Amino acid sequence: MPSAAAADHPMIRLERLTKRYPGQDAAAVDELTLDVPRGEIVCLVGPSGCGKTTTMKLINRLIEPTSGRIYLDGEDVTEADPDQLRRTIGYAIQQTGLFPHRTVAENIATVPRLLGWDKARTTARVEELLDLVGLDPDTYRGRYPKQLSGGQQQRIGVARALAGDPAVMLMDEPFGAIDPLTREALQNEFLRIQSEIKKTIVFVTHDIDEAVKMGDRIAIFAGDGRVVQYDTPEKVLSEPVDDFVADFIGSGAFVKRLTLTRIGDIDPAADWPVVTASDDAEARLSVLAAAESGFAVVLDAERRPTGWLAASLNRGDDRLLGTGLPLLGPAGPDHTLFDALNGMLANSTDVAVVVDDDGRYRGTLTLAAIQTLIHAAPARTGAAGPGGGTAGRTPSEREVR
Ligand SMILES: Nc1ncnc2c1ncn2[C@@H]1O[C@H](COP(=O)(O)OP(=O)(O)OP(=O)(O)O)[C@@H](O)[C@H]1O
Repeated sequence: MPSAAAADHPMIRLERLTKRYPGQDAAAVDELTLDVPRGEIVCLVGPSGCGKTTTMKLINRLIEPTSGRIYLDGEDVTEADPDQLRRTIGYAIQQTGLFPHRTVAENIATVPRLLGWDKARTTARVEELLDLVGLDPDTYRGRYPKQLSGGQQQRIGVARALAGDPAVMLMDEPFGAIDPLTREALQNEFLRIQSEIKKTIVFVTHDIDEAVKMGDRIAIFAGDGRVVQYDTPEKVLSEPVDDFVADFIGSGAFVKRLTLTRIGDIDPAADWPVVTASDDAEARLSVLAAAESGFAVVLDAERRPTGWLAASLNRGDDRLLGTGLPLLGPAGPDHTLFDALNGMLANSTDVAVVVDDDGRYRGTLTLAAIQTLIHAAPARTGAAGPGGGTAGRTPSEREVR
């Protein structure tokens, strides 16, 4: 695939793509025009039967379009050899499609074999991918799919899709049909992996919450094979284009927006007084006397918060010295505003202590501050940042018919 002018074109471009299945009046996918920028995750979301899976199968040519064009990395692949094409596109599906009579290692090695990799390179790749998806190679490489849990099978499905190091990944409800906890763990793991590998990913889900979490952009399909809004999660949540999208988001758009902002991306207030491990009772009392909030955070010698002190403590109270009353779960950079708020509500407090990657004190976050932040444009972190071929491109309905 040409890459010299990589930044000039989207990684995937669908142009008036239409699929009409034989014997069906309505098109399953109707004149879909959609650009997927390099290195981003685009979520296709919509009700059952709206054409999400058909769109994926059109991209990797498991089915042929009735009309329209498909471009990959600027190249028209509408009529390219489907077998060759599929070796350059990873495909992970909910049912995993693992070969039951092949071991985990053999399953992951499917595409490397087709690509003619030698044994050493293939074995190294299998080990690397098992590590990447969090499964110990020694324990799992020789197992068969039925000897794995559902979540482990889905990890292997993702590893297999990544095996040939494709630039493009299609993921069709890859974390469906598993319990919510495992699902959340897999989502988080995958976002971590994506922040390293920066693939261009089309991700199908029927769950708007998953789309908001995973997507750099979201394409919302109506029931009729047409995309009604293609925007960032922030835009979709704050400015749904019509009643259909608003209904699809459902109630709680503001709560969902809390999940979009990571604590690492906000500036916590630094107006709470702090005392350090070496401060004596006198020093602590004078800090507390001046504390408007009535509290001070206690930091250890490394500036890690250990607890808090209330201004109501009397001189001579043993609790004045030492590490302070226990802090309830400081909020780290990877936590979201949602996590912080949830922690506050669970602990009946209206303030969370914010720390950096090393657990050092950065400041505090109050309920009132969250309220202000939720009305501001949320910062998007996550897997793929801006750039990477997206410069100057703002997704909008204009890109979508
Ligand atoms: N092989 C086929 N032959 C005929 N019609 C089909 C075929 N596959 C899908 N369809 C129809 O095309 C439409 C879109 O189906 P598709 O599987 O793409 O939807 P979807 O959005 O992925 O749905 P779900 O979320 O339920 O998986 C549906 O009306 C479906 O019945």
